[in-house]
Amino acid sequence: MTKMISLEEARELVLSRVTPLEAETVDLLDAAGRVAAADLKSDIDVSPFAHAAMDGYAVRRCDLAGATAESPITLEVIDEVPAGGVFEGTPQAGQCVRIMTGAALPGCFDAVVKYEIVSMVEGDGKPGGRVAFSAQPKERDNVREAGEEARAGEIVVNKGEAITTAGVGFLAGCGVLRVSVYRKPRVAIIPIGSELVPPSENPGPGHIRNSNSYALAACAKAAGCEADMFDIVPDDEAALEAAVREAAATHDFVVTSGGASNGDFDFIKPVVERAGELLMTTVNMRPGKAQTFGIVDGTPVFGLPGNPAAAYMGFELIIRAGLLKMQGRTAFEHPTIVAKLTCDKKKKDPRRLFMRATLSHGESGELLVTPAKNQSSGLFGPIQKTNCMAVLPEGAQDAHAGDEIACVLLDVAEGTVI
Ligand SMILES: Nc1nc2c(c(=O)[nH]1)N[C@H]1C(S)=C(S)[C@@H](COP(=O)(O)OP(=O)(O)OC[C@H]3O[C@@H](n4cnc5c(N)ncnc54)[C@H](O)[C@@H]3O)O[C@H]1N2
Ligand code: MOO
Repeated sequence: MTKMISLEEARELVLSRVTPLEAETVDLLDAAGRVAAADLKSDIDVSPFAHAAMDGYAVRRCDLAGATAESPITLEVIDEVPAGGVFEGTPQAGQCVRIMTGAALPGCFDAVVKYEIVSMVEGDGKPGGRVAFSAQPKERDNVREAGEEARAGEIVVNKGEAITTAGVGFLAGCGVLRVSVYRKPRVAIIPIGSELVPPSENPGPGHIRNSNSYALAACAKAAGCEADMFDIVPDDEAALEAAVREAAATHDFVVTSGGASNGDFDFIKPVVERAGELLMTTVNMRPGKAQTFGIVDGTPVFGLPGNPAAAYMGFELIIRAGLLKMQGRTAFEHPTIVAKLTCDKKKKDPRRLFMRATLSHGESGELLVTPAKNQSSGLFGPIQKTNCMAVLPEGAQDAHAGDEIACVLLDVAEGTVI
């Protein structure tokens, strides 16, 4: 139960204990970033009709057979079709229609020739004039076909597909204005510690501001969830148990910070054990060794360590995967790239080390990574000022300038190909 497990095992454990939440229906504009909980179909062909892709002339190719620069063929312009208009006439041989981008291509024509390569022979190219063509266009040249993007009744977004901002436009064209998506998890954030005061207060002697709740609520929101920040709970076992039970009864996922280690006032482990099922206590990572996970009243409860960087890493590398799965997502691995370390790095602690670090390009374009000077797990600042987590694997071996090491990109969506 108290065995130290790997980060991968911890993530798998959390993933094994959560499932996608039920579906809800939202307005299309609120669907970006959500995962479709049902197949979504188009109600019409998109585009509904073949139309011009260029401003120019709708022609019948047979009228222009043999046209060359030396012996162009002249056609009579009999009408003009703007976007939104419909041409209902019947052209005779040797006639064409001036047409605008987006206008429906009358069925009698089979290509569009853009203005730029047409010469005026009589008039200004508008109806009543005559224009010359110096080549025969290809079949369906500059024509966007009906149903090119979707067919009426076709599934355009599959169940399980994440909807992007462009996807919102795609669905609008398909007439899908209400969308079935997986519900957002409601996450309770409980700060534990008798030393904590709300950030609105000036801390007195021995006190500090509760900054973890804000970072963790921001992480929960960035992971697509709703976050509720609970009041500060002092280091009191009964008070913590009451808060955890209340949160578990009213939320989909409970996150606490602090009181996760083995100090005299660290109570999250005994509380989870007594109130439910304790599944994990320690992960082989730094920062973030003391990570508690269990189930209370059917709800996942995750006890993060109090140290800010340790809490943040536990959330981003373990909890976030569970919250994404609850929203129907299937990619959980943060993208990683390899970069050259710019300095030597001593490593005494055998835990896998996540160094707050900055990626940059060297003079010849190679990727370099420079760890922040201060690697204390008690600080948020170095995370704000850097752009990746450079990883030194388990073991006590030092790293040296020039070594190629993996860098985890926490700000890039899981599943991104880089
Ligand atoms: N004897 C040992 N002591 C510690 C060990 C150990 O292995 N043996 N592990 C250290 C490591 S690593 C970590 S991480 C911490 C985890 O401790 P807790 O989860 O019990 O955290 P606390 O003691 O409650 O707090 C640690 C630190 O973080 C500050 N804190 C707590 N909550 C907040 C908050 N909401 N906002 C900002 N800062 C917070 C707290 O004041 C402490 O300074 O244990 C080590 N000790
Ligand atoms: O679990 Mo701790 O983060 O190494 O300070």
